[in-house]
Amino acid sequence: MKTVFSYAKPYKGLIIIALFFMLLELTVELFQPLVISKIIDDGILAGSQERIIQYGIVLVAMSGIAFVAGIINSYYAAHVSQSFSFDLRKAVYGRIQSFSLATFNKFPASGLITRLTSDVTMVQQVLFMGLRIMLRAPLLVVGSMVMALVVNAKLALYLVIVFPFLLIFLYIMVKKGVSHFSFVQLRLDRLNRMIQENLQAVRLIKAYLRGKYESGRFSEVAGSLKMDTVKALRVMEIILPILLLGMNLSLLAVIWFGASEIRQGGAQIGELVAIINYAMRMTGAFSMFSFIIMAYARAKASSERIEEVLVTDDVREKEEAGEELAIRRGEVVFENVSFAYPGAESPVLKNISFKMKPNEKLAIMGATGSGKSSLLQLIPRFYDATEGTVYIHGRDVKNWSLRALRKTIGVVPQQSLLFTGTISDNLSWGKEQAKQEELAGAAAKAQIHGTVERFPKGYATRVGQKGVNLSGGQKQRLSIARALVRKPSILILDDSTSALDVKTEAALWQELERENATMLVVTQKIRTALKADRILLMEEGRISAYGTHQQLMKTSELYRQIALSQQEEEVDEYV
Ligand SMILES: Nc1ncnc2c1ncn2[C@@H]1O[C@H](COP(=O)(O)OP(=O)(O)OP(=O)(O)O)[C@@H](O)[C@H]1O
Repeated sequence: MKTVFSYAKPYKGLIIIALFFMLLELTVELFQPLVISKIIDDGILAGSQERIIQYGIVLVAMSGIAFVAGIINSYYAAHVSQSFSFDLRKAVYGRIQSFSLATFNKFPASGLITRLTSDVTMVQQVLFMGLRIMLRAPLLVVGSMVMALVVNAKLALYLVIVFPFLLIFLYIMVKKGVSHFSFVQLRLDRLNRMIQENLQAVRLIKAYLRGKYESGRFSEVAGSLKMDTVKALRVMEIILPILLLGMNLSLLAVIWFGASEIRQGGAQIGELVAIINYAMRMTGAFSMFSFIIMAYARAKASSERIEEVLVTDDVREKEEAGEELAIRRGEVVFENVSFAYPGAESPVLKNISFKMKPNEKLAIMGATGSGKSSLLQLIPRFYDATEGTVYIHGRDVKNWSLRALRKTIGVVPQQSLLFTGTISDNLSWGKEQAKQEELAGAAAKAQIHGTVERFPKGYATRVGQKGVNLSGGQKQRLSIARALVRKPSILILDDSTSALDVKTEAALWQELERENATMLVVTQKIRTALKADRILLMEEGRISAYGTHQQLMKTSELYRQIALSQQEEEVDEYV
């Protein structure tokens, strides 16, 4: 919990103010029974009207002070806890953004969402309670006990006796609570993961008529969350009755022995009333304990999960400022590169070597799963090669700061991802200060400008979640335009033109050929590969062939087969 609560440090001053007013409220509250006992003993029983009025005024003034102190304490507790949760959430989010893909893969997205939302809220609530009642409750118990001892030590002893037993009981319950609630948060992760998956696959679920099946699965996962939460709450539910039983038994003892003490002259009625009053306050504070323990147990489990993200051992990105002056030459060189995904046993890339000059266009072909996307991921350093070296702009890729490196690279992934917002927002996503003409220019190159202009709202058209209101081909072209806006010196297209018709693709290629950028293009089509300077054919993680179309037709049996099969397909299309 230490790392998490270190985010409360900037609010030390405000925390002290909140605690001061909490202590003030508490002190006043502790003296109230004493004043009441004085009203009874020195006022009512002694028949002094004057004393009754004097102590009455003191009592009213004390209530006023407690009221104001309580409000000020609440104000600061709310302010501090909200600011703390804002900072913590920002820190966790920032940390997630800096994760390498390898670390990112270790945490399921749903788990990260739960950490950012419900886990942070849980910790924030506990800080609020900490400043409001968490400290106050134990202090009220201890303070009431001390005051009871001051009023009449003999009678107060009956309250003190139960104390150690209740403490041991509370300790055991906290331990149990923490382990139960960690489990509940895991269940919540699972539920979030499922909801996320289902919402993403909503079309598929409808097409395959799996709605009922998925609802059943949802009920099962939500049901196990309910069962585990009930189990955890059941542990917590026995705390209050047991605490109250202990306190009420000792209260009974106080009244029983108090009555005989009064008869024998060892105590006054007012003293007994005061001690009963303190006992009631202790009981009230104890009843808060079950609530506090539950919140603490949940917050402890939550803070451990948040800390997992904050302290994850990950390669920190180099962000040194000098690297901004990166030379954008555009060379891409792979030298004996092998790569295995973290945790995987066998490499998916084996001994890859090739050299690309600035502005060269390379088509990468190969069967599905042959390692094309994996190879491309090493260029912007989404992953690092396990063996060998990747050189970009003439320097080992590991020696560039990620920021400088990625600024020079445009990536269009296999799945075109757009964000909610306007088309302009999406296009300027990689270069916020881009002017409208730049956006339109890039869109024109990507063969989408005309389409956008025909939308009633043009570039101000809103894109639905993940681009639901756009066709597959439109999304692909917008993703390409987004990459072009950045004027990258290296452009990576991972099968990003698959949804385009022949004419549009040809026009796009004409534009891309003119681009001042080194290009790596994954494609399945010989027609597209023919436009490149060279072709790299992958087979099971190795380079099977590398050269121009003419060279490959002569040297690679596999390439010849692909070329022939596609020629036949094209002829078939027109028969
Ligand atoms: N994140 C990952 N973790 C572990 N293994 C992975 C991961 N991504 C891909 N792989 C594995 O790496 C191998 C190569 O995958 P890759 O995506 O590079 O192939 P590809 O040639 O691009 O395929 P496709 O044409 O289908 O996109 C596959 O066997 C795949 O199972």
